[in-house]
Amino acid sequence: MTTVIEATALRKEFDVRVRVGRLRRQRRTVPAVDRIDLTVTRGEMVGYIGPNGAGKSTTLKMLTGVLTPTSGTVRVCGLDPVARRTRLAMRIGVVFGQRSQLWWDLPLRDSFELLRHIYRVPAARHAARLRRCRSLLDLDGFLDVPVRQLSLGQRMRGELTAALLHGPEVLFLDEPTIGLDVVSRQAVREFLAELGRAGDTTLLLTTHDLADIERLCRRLVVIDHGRVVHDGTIEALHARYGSRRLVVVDLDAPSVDPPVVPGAPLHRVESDGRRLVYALETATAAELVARLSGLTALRDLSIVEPDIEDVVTRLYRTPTQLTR
Ligand SMILES: Nc1ncnc2c1ncn2[C@@H]1O[C@H](COP(=O)(O)OP(=O)(O)OP(=O)(O)O)[C@@H](O)[C@H]1O
Repeated sequence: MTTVIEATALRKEFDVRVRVGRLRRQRRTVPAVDRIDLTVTRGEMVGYIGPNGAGKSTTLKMLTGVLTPTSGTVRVCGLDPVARRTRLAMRIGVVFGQRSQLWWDLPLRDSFELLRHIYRVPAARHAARLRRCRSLLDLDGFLDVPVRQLSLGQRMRGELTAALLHGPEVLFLDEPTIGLDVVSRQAVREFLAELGRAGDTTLLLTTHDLADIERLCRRLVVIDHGRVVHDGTIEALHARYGSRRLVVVDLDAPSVDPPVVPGAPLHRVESDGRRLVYALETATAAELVARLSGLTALRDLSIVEPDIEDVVTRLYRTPTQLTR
């Protein structure tokens, strides 16, 4: 298997000024990425997730040559991303949700044409790739609209196309579905899934939408405070951290003070207290229901199988306890 991304003890520090006392500010060095090891082979689809400020974007910036690492080594397609940034640009595609690679005042179609010249893509190959993106991402309705007039979802579909027209081996996507409506999000997901099925593009994807990950990635890398806290399949994540089934209980009357059930912590309260969701840890569903029905009138109940959101939320909240 060909290694496409290889990072060893990758670290990035930032100098920040922090407030001490009421008026004074002090310079402090904080590690945004703290000795990350990451190896990705050709064709892998990797979800790279973590809470706000975990270091995801900083990692992606180092992998794409935007930021110089403080220490450690990194190779993408065998190249040092900073030293060989231009050369690497021909082999990777990048979409950073906040930044655009399109020409704001030009119609989308013209941006694609300019990119063809910049990347020196043969006309026939460019046309074939564009045709595929047009159909899979449904671009035809807005190809002639200036980029600044596009909706976020339309622009993101344009960005993805722009990142793919030169046929990159690796795709780095930072929050590609953020803020998109259901239809656009679905189009982007379907498109990436199709890319994954073809098997020759490697994908590193950061997202806060775990449904993206479940749909697209077999492998999940979770970082927190700049460190990798999980690297493996989604199934391994469930197995390692103990997935919990949830019991959703609907009550006749709202509960102001939800009953405490040993072995089944209250997960959340919905519908102004009319719906309680408990997580089964050591208690069984039967025990939970027996206990609740002795305390309050139940209208309905259902059991929800473990979901990745629950595991990841707990992982973010207490990484050290969970990894112990
Ligand atoms: N240019 C910078 N100067 C100083 N600190 C920075 C800089 N860029 C990032 N940081 C800090 O580094 C840490 C990691 O930031 P990063 O943007 O990589 O996180 P993230 O995981 O992408 O977060 P989010 O999910 O919110 O986008 C944060 O504490 C952030 O404040």
